[in-house]
Amino acid sequence: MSTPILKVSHLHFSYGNQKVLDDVSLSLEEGEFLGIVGPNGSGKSTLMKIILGLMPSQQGEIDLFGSPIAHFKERSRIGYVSQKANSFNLGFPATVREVVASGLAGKLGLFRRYKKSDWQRVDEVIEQVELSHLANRNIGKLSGGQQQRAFIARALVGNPQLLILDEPTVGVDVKSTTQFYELVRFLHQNQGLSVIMVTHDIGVISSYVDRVACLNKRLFFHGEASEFQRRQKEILSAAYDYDIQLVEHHHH
Ligand SMILES: Nc1ncnc2c1ncn2[C@@H]1O[C@H](COP(=O)(O)OP(=O)(O)OP(=O)(O)O)[C@@H](O)[C@H]1O
Repeated sequence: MSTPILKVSHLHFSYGNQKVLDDVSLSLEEGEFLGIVGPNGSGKSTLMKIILGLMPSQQGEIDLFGSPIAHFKERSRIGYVSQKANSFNLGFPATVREVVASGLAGKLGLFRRYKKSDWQRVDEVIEQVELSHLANRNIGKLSGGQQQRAFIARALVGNPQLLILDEPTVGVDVKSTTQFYELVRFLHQNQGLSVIMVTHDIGVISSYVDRVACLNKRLFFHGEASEFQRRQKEILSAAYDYDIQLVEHHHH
């Protein structure tokens, strides 16, 4: 088997004395679509932030594209749409085109100017997410679903190999959510993009992803989507009851 794109081994993380990640190990193969589910506050965003290098890991190992995270410098190989993207400051006076172009800033460096080919790439991804007709509109004047597609375009503009989506469909209606999943599936299947998507849509997730990880501080499941679907009830009740057990322990 080839080197996984991401390998997390025995990761632990605490905020102060609150343990949020407990001995988490998982991997992502090239071209794989992984869905991460788990209750509120189960450490999903924390795990994503550590993988993205936005927060230092405390204990355990992370390899990205075969390099230890401390030595990994090619940030542009990873595209990220954060949970906060949909609470983006809607008063911010930027058009869809400008927001998408900002996704190239890291790759180009602060003082390099955009070339014609950069703007061509910007327009190409805008077309891919079907927002060409709104390219010059202020981002604040788009629907939630359209904004999500603009943020995915911003994440894609630098041609990443790995796309990380943290609850991309929160506050977006069912029709737009389905459209969003279809877009991610298209990128995954037709462009070979590796994807990690954190989501609360447990019901639909297993029909889109290859593998599922179920997290509540520790991993309760990491395996094929079909197996997750088959054992869903058992896995989820174990993961979602974990907090209750913890509370009871504290009580004694
Ligand atoms: N910066 C922080 N400082 C202290 N505690 C934090 C911080 N960020 C998150 N937490 C806490 O750590 C726990 C895990 O949070 P995290 O955001 O990783 O969970 P999550 O699974 O993404 O939750 P949700 O599904 O609600 O978004 C929560 O109890 C949260 O309150």
